[in-house]
Amino acid sequence: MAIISVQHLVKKYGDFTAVNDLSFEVEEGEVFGLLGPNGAGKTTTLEIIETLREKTSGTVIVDGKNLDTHPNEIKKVIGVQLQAAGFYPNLNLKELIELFAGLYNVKTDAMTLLKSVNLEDKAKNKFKELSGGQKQRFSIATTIINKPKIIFLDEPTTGLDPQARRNLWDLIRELKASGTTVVITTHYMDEAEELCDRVAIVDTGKIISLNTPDTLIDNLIASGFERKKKVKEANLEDVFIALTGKELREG
Ligand SMILES: Nc1ncnc2c1ncn2[C@@H]1O[C@H](COP(=O)(O)OP(=O)(O)OP(=O)(O)O)[C@@H](O)[C@H]1O
Repeated sequence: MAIISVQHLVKKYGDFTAVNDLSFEVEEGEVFGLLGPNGAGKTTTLEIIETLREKTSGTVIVDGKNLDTHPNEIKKVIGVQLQAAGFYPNLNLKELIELFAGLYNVKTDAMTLLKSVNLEDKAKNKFKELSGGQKQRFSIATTIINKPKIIFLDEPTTGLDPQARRNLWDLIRELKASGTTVVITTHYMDEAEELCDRVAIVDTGKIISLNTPDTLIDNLIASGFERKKKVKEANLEDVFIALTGKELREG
């Protein structure tokens, strides 16, 4: 069953059309990827679904609720990554989680939540004292405070080292295993291949292809595509991980 349905979505900024008649559905429980070059319209699309940006036209239904008539109902079932600016500088991680839980009006065990993102040792630290990977993990923790049905992750692993990236992949897989639907944008194709059940490839505000990563690759090969260079059984990232291990470095 589709938990998100986007039909004929259009977003114009003045004369410029950033999202151009976009339609897609996200199935309940899947990890759905929006892939595309810079400026393709991914963040704009996500933020419209998240009720954070006005659309120009089109229909968006989330968990059976229409964005035009029930935006507040939609807010209750989604988890959105907060920007660093939302993290009060004088509070530590545990206090921040308790604050957000209070704002959502839900009860949460802050330490259990911090443990689920490997940050229990940093409970007394401030957000600004965290490394890049830790900041990303904390920001994902804030998206799950209200136990949402759907979480939206906009480029969650940008700027992370391979260890921290893999650690975040595990976290996203755990969220999926617990039944959460995940919508993710990324510029890393290996990440999309690894995590996403289906991906939509977006270019200049339009979806140019939508399918499972496997099917997209098979279709390309069936069209006669051949790599210029034979691919080796491992890549440089495998070398890096084999040499430096899987342990997180930012302890
Ligand atoms: N507030 C705004 N006013 C005017 N134009 C905007 C605004 N926000 C985004 N745009 C434009 O809309 C287009 C789509 O932007 P968007 O941020 O959605 O792209 P994106 O696919 O998320 O890109 P990236 O991969 O670089 O994050 C871009 O050309 C951008 O310059």
